Amino acid sequence: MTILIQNGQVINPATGMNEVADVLVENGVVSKIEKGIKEKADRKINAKGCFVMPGFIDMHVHLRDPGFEEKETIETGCRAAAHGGYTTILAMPNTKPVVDNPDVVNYVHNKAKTVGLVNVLQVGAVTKNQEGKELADIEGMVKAGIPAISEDGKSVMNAQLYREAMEKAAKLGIVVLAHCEDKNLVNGGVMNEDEHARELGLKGITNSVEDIIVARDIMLSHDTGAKLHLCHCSTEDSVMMVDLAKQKNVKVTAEVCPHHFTLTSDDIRKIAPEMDVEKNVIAADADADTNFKMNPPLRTKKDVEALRVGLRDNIMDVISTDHAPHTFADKNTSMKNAPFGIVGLETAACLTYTELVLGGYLTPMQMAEKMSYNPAKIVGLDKGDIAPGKTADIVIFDPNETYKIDKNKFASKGRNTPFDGRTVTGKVKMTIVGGHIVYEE
Ligand SMILES: NC(=O)N[C@@H](CC(=O)O)C(=O)O
Ligand SMILES: [Zn+2]
Repeated sequence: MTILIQNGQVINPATGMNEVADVLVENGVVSKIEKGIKEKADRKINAKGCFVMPGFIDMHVHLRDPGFEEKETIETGCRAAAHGGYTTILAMPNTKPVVDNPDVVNYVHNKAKTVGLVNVLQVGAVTKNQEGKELADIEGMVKAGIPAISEDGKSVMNAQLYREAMEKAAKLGIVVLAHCEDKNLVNGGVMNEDEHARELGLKGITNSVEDIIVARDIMLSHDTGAKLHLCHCSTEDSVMMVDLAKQKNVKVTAEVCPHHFTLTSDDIRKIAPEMDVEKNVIAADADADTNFKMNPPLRTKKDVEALRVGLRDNIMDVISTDHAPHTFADKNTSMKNAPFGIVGLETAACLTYTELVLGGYLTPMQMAEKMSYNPAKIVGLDKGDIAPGKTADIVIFDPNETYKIDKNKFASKGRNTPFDGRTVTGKVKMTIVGGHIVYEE
């Protein structure tokens, strides 16, 4: 099948291209980018006024399969990804069983191939069963195709063990995706430690819960030479430390999630409106809207501004979603008892465009860098580039459309978003993976 995408604004960081042109896709590959391509095609797409960018790459997704298929499956997660403009996603290993050996890696990769929507790359756990005691079969999982290891959901609190994992990662040429959270310092906290937490009568999580492990992991990367990528950074001082580490040539990169650059802890509502109105089954112990509960928590205005400036100044490299679906039943309880996490695959592009591009922090080119080109470079993938000869993983994004986010339109099983009903600008119109249209509005 040949596809001709006409008159879109082609934005491709790898080549610096940013101009109106046609894109011809043949046999799964971009064969030509020029003005006024005359070739016949099976499908012609009018992309006038739209951005044509390399398909987004999400370095942080929880697909929940195996083990938590009531929250998400590989199929619904991949549909959500395609709907969000993603062509490649990295799946975190905190499933049941934990992805700590090649068999589970193969299970996910095979299932994702059968689903056949977006590219799924499984990430391997750092320790067996994520228990923090003994290293997982990292070599075996690398042979099975993992591009990275991560203990996401928690930190490996034993620094010596983590150092050994980093030495292995450095030797094997894979990246370490670090969830930074000092387990003991959390001390039962459920939201940011601030005035609003005191008003709600909820236990707080300090910035140092994150910052202490960010500092430690940077030191370990410095000592071992391992490639370290800091997941879901939420604090002002994380940005400062990434900046310092880069100045010292430590191999560190960092990501920010849309909720952390969009919302503050003050946005946490007393109660989710739909829990009253739609379902009329509000939990007896509900004390605040648990769709605002995620890890790390929403921080203060000062942190949000530091994250935005960090992205603008290219200290922060990546925008990832930390897509963390949970069921309504999981979330319909108190802040203390609800699990951490919100969905993100289907709201990341519009929030990035609205908050950061229209907000004056990022150019559209930087948006493409942080959502596609940089993730590809960090993970070491021959992706994130739509120059002629490259695989046709493409997103067509309309930056003109303004609408309200509607969680009922999500392809994900998860509806746990704090953004339902929020007005945003920018919509994914089409997602193409390897020359196949996997989502079309
Ligand atoms: N971010 C979250 O709040 N939750 C994630 C785990 C994680 O990414 O740390 C999850 O698996 O639910
Ligand atoms: Zn995490």
